[in-house]
Amino acid sequence: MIEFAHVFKSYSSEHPVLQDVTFRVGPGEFVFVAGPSGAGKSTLLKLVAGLEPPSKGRIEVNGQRLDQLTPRATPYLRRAVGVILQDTHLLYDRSAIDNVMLPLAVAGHPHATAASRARAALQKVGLSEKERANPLALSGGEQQRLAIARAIVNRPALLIADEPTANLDRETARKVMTVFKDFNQVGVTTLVATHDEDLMAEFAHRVLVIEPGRLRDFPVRRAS
Ligand SMILES: Nc1ncnc2c1ncn2[C@@H]1O[C@H](COP(=O)(O)OP(=O)(O)OP(=O)(O)O)[C@@H](O)[C@H]1O
Repeated sequence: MIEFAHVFKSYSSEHPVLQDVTFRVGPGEFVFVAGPSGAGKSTLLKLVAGLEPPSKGRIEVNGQRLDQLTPRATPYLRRAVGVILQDTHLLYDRSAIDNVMLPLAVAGHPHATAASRARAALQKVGLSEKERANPLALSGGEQQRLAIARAIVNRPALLIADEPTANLDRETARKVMTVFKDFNQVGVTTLVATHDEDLMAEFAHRVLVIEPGRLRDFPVRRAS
């Protein structure tokens, strides 16, 4: 599903952020990406999403070599990968359901189909009651769940999220993480960047730890 082979990433001529990173995530896995602040977690997720190019190395996502992606194939990759970035990029002049319908409108679905799929997505994240609400009227946890609904509405094979529980209290963070677990349990490969040790300890997981200069891979640990 995701394969990195000897990937390097620098933003400038300075020290590379990622150096010789090699790993593989198989279909249906749930993987945390951890590491200290500034280690390159967001960078790694952006490379997976095709939002940043690698400086060197090979990246394959959902059977596609990202460096060989043709303009025609790009929209298919975009739909196969649901992305939730640190800034959720919700549109605050639209309702919750309009936010979720947007990727479907972009993909050319008729309004009625988009509305019913958006409703199903809102239901999956527990926001059915809030479909007409403005995102600004939602709590932090609800906004995260809305961003998840928008990311999964195109039924992606892979879901990636950058610190989706930052700034949330413990109980809300657990609820948001449970939403990811639920999608993972129906087969969606899930990659979540976090530095929340408690959440990593609670949810069964494999952890990729990015440290300056290397990547450590901890296989699945069961929550005790
Ligand atoms: N667009 C950019 N241009 C230049 N440098 C960047 C850019 N994005 C990130 N960096 C630098 O790359 C390094 C890694 O940043 P990144 O955001 O990937 O780390 P992170 O592990 O996600 O950090 P945090 O946990 O604080 O979010 C940092 O030194 C950062 O300043």
